[in-house]
Amino acid sequence: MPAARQIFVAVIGAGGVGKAFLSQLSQLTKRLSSEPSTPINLALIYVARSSKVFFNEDYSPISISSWESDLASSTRTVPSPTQIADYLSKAPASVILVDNTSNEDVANAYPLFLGKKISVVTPNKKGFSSNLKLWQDIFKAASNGTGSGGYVFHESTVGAGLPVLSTLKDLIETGDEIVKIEGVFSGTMSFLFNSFMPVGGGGGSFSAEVTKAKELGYTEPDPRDDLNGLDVARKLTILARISGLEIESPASFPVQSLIPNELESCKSGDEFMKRLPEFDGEMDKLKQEAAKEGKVVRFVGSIDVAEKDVKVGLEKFDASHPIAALKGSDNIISFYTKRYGSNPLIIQGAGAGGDATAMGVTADLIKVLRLLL
Ligand SMILES: NC(=O)C1=CN([C@@H]2O[C@H](COP(=O)(O)OP(=O)(O)OC[C@H]3O[C@@H](n4cnc5c(N)ncnc54)[C@H](OP(=O)(O)O)[C@@H]3O)[C@@H](O)[C@H]2O)C=CC1
Ligand SMILES: N[C@@H](CC=O)C(=O)O
Ligand code: NA
Repeated sequence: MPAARQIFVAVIGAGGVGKAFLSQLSQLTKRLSSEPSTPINLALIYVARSSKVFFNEDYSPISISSWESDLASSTRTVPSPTQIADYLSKAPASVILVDNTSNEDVANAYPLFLGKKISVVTPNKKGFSSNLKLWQDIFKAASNGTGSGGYVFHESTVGAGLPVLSTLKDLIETGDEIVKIEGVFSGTMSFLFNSFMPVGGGGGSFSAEVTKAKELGYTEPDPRDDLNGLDVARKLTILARISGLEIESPASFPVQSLIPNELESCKSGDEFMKRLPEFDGEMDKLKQEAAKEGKVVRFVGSIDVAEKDVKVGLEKFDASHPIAALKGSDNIISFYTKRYGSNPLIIQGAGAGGDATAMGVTADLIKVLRLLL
């Protein structure tokens, strides 16, 4: 039996996606330790939430079955991203950092982590959809970019675990030309409109569906980041950049917000959620207007690569349209390319939720393992 190869995993963020990831990591660790050809000793060495962190100075592993209680009872001060990078870079084995937060400071530090040979896998969109320089710095540092640092993968930043980014990269790397990408890119928006305005009529109040989407773990930590269209704009920024468009930021193209003007000034997500029912009447009006034309409304996005045109917002669809027929949190993403002609390559399925998102993160971790071995 060959000697086992040691790889360390550091996890920042243990909310809906983070917890599901840690559970998948536990399964993966067991499976890899008994691989006959190349056993891998995958060890969790760092776990953090926003105000709690647990790790051992000597890099001894954290038990995957007791991380939650270890973290809860820890009295350590939460280190800055620079301190985390310093700690991880001195580890006596390769480290994969899994960022399950939506934190901007952690994302801004990806070039630093990668430059120190720490690989990064993440569903956090901030690093890939904020200013263009951050995107460029990440791929200048990464070994799967033009650099020589760690590896970076972020499949779950678009379409949760659905193979959206890997498919787009495969199309491009095999010489296809991307003409247009369009569809439903938000699990939250899909769920909201599928349940508030189902084909055939009916549906609950809009604000009640927003509460449900939050409870189901589909929304961003602050649901206003979904309702203002920014989450979809971030995803389209990522897809457009991979397709070769130098999009400066998600504010570079038109994005329709569903936040009522009167609620723009809400100081917290909680205050916003409390006042949202006041505006259910406006959403009902939208539903009735569409119904008069025999249509439903859905929140969609598109990238016309040749025209360099990106847009995000509401559109009406006939009941027979595949976008109108989506269920639950499903995303649908159509790639129109030169090779596929007028029949696009279509990816469809759950676009949000802890398990579905963590699956993409765990699959990315496996990709890094293959590259490290
Ligand atoms: N939920 C989904 O369906 C999908 C989510 N994503 C992305 O996955 C990421 C996580 O989403 P989700 O799990 O739903 O969000 P949650 O709000 O459930 O979890 C976020 C976690 O990050 C922690 N956190 C925040 N800031 C920091 C920080 N500076 N240092 C350490 N930990 C921090 C929070 O700590 P605390 O527990 O203390 O609050 C929490 O544990 C987001 O970037 C989201 O956009 C992507 C695709 C789908
Ligand atoms: N809030 C997002 C989560 C996945 O990216 C969504 O609803 O799609
Ligand atoms: Na994906």
